[in-house]
Amino acid sequence: MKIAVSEDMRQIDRLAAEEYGLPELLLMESAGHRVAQAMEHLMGSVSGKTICVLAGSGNNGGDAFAAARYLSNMGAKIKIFLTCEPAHLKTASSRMKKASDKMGLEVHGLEEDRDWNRLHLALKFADGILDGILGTGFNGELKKKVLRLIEEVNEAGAKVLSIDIPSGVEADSGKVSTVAVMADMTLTLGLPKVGHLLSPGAEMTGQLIVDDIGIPKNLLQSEKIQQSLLDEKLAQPLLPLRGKAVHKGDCGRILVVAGSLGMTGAAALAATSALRAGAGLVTLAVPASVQPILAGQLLEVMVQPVEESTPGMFSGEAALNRLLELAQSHDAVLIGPGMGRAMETQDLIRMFTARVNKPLIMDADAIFAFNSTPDDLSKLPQVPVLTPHLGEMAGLLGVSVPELRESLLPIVREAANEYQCILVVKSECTLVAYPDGMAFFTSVGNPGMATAGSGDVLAGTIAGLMKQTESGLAPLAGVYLHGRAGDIAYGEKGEALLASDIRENLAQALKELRQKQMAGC
Ligand SMILES: NC(=O)C1=CN([C@@H]2O[C@H](COP(=O)(O)OP(=O)(O)OC[C@H]3O[C@@H](n4cnc5c(N)ncnc54)[C@H](O)[C@@H]3O)[C@@H](O)[C@H]2O)[C@@H](O)CC1
Ligand SMILES: [K+]
Repeated sequence: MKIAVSEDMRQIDRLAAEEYGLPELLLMESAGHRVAQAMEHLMGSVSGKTICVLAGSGNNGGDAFAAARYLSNMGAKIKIFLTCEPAHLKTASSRMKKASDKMGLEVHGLEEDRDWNRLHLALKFADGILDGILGTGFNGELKKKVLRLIEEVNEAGAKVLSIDIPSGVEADSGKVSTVAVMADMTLTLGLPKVGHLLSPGAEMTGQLIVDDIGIPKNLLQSEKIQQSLLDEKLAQPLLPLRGKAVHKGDCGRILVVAGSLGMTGAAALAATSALRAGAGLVTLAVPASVQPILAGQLLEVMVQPVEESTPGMFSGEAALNRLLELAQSHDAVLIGPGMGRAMETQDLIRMFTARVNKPLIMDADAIFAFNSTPDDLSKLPQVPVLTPHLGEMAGLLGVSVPELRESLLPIVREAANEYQCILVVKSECTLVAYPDGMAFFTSVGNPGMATAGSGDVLAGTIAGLMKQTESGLAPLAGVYLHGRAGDIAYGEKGEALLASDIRENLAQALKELRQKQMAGC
């Protein structure tokens, strides 16, 4: 399923009218009908119940007027509050208001103290609240009146259904400048919006229901919409089925360059996750002095010692030459987990990545190596996959985490294009962005995955898939499998899950995906 930004929705609206003869009034009517049905679903039954309908000046308010008409027909008692002068309503919304006026539905303004007192009482005794204050047309700082209205809604105890997006949440970013409606349910029109997936918008959304409201599917699936949901349906075809005569070389020989004294766990997790993701053979290259620690605990991984000029860390020219030589006999390379940030190690990472001509995944300390020179990423001989968390991404770009969060999608998209890399940005909703502008938001994962080593498992998972599918698709397949494995682990262990629980459930996640592939669903 595609995910929209507000500009996508404006284009859909325009094309629905121009190419399909579906003017906004018609879609608004359909939206109103579906919203009323969703309200019935949320409240059990609306008959005899009092519903406060809050309408803004834009088309979101028009949807609310249309829904009010349906809800009234269904037997609900309706009280409408409008944030603007009726004369300032947009054309379609004004027509919806006229129909509701003709039905005799109560409409109040929010101008004077007595209006606010009336609202306060109405909200207090309401069984349900319908939020049609602001939709995808909102941005910037909330105007005072709307801010006060949203605060009143959040203080009332009734169930809240938001139309399209909780009012106060920016559709393109999930940003909330001051306050936003805390919805129990959001019925979104046409497509989910980026703001439903990213925090804090994601927390305001409640249960998300997507309704196409009759918008033609060609418009909803248009290639011009550059964001998609990375769900099971999208993930399934990414991993071709294995033939019976497959041998381990076909499944990928993966080199993992990771670890240093005191950080051997990251190396072990990354290497074993690559195997769990189905790689045929994994070599873990580590500084020579830590090799015995890892070789003793990893049965299936070949642990290769690399010469070190400083004990316990990747350093020196001999190490560089050894790593380049090892890379020759492998299909893909993962570099970074647990390598540390010592100057010599960072120099080595930059020299190695500039010379290794294999599909490359860069994680953790390997990303840090490019912090002051991100432009150099575009000069690498490959299109590398980078797997930063928000802090690492902000560090790479020289911005703060709040600045990055505020415009996550455009910033990450631009960086993927400018630095010619595939960015897998880990957050509450992992984002994968490609140099051509395509972006994917994962549909799986949970708060328990915010645990040490989870990132090492993801980097290893993607590495393990590099030969099993096209290397450009491995980040998508890896993010999906990692999230799904995390969800299985969460089901068993809850929030106390460990990174190794995610790794162990990769097998189950992969098995599920394969079974569904074979069943052809
Ligand atoms: N295909 C579509 O995209 C459809 C969209 N529809 C509805 O149309 C909505 C979008 O309509 P609009 O573009 O009219 O936008 P909105 O309904 O979100 O309202 C925009 C209005 O809100 C006010 N506003 C903007 N920023 C504000 C701020 N910071 N503080 C206070 N007020 C502010 C302005 O007066 C502006 O005119 C969607 O969310 C959806 O509910 C539906 O009617 C059906 C089809
Ligand atoms: K809304």
